[in-house]
Amino acid sequence: MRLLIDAGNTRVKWQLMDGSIRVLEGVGALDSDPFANLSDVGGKISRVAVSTVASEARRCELAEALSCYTPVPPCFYWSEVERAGLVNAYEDHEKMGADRWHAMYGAWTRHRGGFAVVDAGSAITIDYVGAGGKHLGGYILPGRRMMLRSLRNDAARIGFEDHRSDAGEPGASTTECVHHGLFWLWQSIADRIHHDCSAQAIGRVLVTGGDASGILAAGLEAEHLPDLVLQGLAAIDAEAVGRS
Ligand SMILES: Nc1ncnc2c1ncn2[C@@H]1O[C@H](COP(=O)(O)OP(=O)(O)OP(=O)(O)O)[C@@H](O)[C@H]1O
Ligand SMILES: CC(C)(CO)[C@@H](O)C(=O)NCCC(=O)O
Ligand SMILES: [K+]
Repeated sequence: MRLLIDAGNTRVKWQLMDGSIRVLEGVGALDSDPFANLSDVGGKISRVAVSTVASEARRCELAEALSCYTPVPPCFYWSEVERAGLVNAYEDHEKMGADRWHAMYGAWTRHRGGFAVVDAGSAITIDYVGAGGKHLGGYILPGRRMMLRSLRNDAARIGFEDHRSDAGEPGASTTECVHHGLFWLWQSIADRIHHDCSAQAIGRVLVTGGDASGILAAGLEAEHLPDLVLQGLAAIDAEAVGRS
């Protein structure tokens, strides 16, 4: 069986696959033993494929944590210049987060037309791909928790309660101003993505990441694929096996 891992800055998501069947899955912070559910099945793992954007120290910790469950060395996959007609816009492709490349490739294996990929994770990324597979570039923005954390930590008098709001009208308290402001920003992001897509004749938007439902609630018209990064990673790992 194949273990697929998407290690973000906040959480590690994994799926254990038997061919195309998902046998087990898990999510959690690296410090909280996210692989605990693998203890009974570790012996059946024959391949481990990883997409990570965490630090090099965290990457080593991940390999260490995995070694408690399987002796199979993990294969780390990174951003590429090109794959099967999908072409990276970055001059220095190694600088692009592996999750962005793997999400775009996951989208490319599903839709050979143009698309936008929105990953609302610790950071929000937006990437545009034209109909011929050319990556047109993208955006990196702070994610929900990052924005709230910076408001809380970097300003002395912005004290607010935790609560998720799907209201975007002007607020009448600090808590409302912060949470409505976040939703209003997401509405603007959704509008802007729709605008960019029509300007570039891109007909499809795919969304993934822990805050995908929030961006959808703010009006983004998109297909929600929570495991898009893992789908791209799975396709790339299968191609690597096919070649060896
Ligand atoms: N249980 C949870 N723990 C942490 N974040 C959560 C949780 N549920 C939803 N979220 C939201 O998901 C976002 C993090 O998304 P996700 O887990 O996809 O990030 P990630 O893959 O670790 O990040 P990245 O790939 O951007 O580094 C946070 O901004 C937060 O608002
Ligand atoms: C932007 C994030 C954090 C999103 O997970 C990740 O893709 C990353 O660390 N990227 C590196 C910078 C870049 O993609 O240009
Ligand atoms: K991610």
